[in-house]
Amino acid sequence: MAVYTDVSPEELEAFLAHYVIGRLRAFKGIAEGVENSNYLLQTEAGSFILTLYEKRVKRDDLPFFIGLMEHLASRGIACPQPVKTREGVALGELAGRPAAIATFLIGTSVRRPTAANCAAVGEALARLHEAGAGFALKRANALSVAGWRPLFAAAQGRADTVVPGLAGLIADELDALEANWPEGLPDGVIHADLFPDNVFFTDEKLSGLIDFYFACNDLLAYDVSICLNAWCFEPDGAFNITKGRALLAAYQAVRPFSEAEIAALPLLARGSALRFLLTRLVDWLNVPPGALVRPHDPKEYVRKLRFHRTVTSARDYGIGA
Ligand SMILES: Nc1ncnc2c1ncn2[C@@H]1O[C@H](COP(=O)(O)OP(=O)(O)O)[C@@H](O)[C@H]1O
Ligand SMILES: N[C@@H](CCOP(=O)(O)O)C(=O)O
Repeated sequence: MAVYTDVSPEELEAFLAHYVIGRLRAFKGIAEGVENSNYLLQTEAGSFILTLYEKRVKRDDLPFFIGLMEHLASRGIACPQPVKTREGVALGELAGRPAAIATFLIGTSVRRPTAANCAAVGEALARLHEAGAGFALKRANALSVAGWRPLFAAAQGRADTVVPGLAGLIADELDALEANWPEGLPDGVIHADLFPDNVFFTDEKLSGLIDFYFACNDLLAYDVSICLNAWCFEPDGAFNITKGRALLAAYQAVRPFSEAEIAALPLLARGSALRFLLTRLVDWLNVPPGALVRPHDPKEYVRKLRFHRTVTSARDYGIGA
C-alpha cells in the first residue's frame, strides 16, 4: 500500500472545509501505487481521490500536472479532474505535503492485458499525444537519458546483490544509450508511465487514464516504447508480438509513425526498460522504514532489457517492413 504520509481525520476535515464537496463520510488509504500517498474519500458529493505528493514529485511541477489534466479533459481525454477550493485553487497543503483532490474515475485496471487491451491503450496513447499539442506549460523529462546515470550512482554499489552482474549490465547500457540516443524525433506531451495499473476499463472498453505525475515533454515514440514494455510482455518474460502488433497498429491508425521513429524503436525500448529498471532498483534498495508500500521488482526489467538487446529491428515488435 502506498501511504507514506498518514492523515488524521481532524486534519482532513480542516482541509476539506476549503472545498465544496460536502462533509466527509469515510476515507481510507489506497492499496495500489508506489509514488504518492493516495486516499479514497467518500463525501456527501460522492467519491474523490486525495493525493499527497511525495519524493519524486517536485512542488514546482504540480501546476504542470494539474493544468495538463484540465487541458486533456477539455480535449476529450477521460482523466481525473482536479477539484478546486472555494478560493479557486487546486493545490493545497496537508500533513506537511502538497496535496490535491481529483475526481474519481470509474473502471478497473487489467492484470493480464489481452491483445484487445493493448490495442485500446495504443489508440488512447496516440489520442493523448494529439490532445497534448497546444498545452502551454513545459516540463523536461527528469527521467530521460540524462537522468539515468545519477540513478545508477545511487544503486551501483548494491546492484549485484539484486542480480549478479547487474552493475556491469547497466554500465554497458548507459554507455550505449548515451552515445546513441536519438535526436530530432517528433516530441510533445507524454504520459511517461502508462502502465496497466494506470488505465481503466469498463465492460472491456477503455474508460480512463490516471496518474499523470511523470508526464513531461519528450519523444512521442519513447512513450510508445514505455507501453511496449509495460503491456506486451508475458509473465514468463517473453515478448508477445501479437500484443505488440496490436498496440502499434492501433497507435498508427491515429498518429502514423515516421520512418525514423520506427527505426529508433528498439533503442527507445531499451532506454525505457533501463529507466524503469533503475527507478525500481533504487526503490527496492531504499524502502523507507515504516512506509506501507510494496516496491516493484527490478528483475522483471532486467529480463525485458535483455530481450531488447537481442532485437535487431522494429519488426521484432510487430511493425516495419
Ligand atoms: N482518479 C482516480 N479515480 C479512481 N481511482 C484512482 C484515481 N486515482 C488513483 N486511483 C487509484 O489509486 C491507485 C494509485 O494511484 P496512482 O496515481 O497510480 O498512484 P501513484 O501516484 O502512487 O503512482 C490507482 O491504482 C487507482 O486504484
Ligand atoms: N510504473 C512504475 C511505477 C510507478 O507507477 P505506479 O503507478 O505503480 O505508482 C513501475 O512499474 O516501475
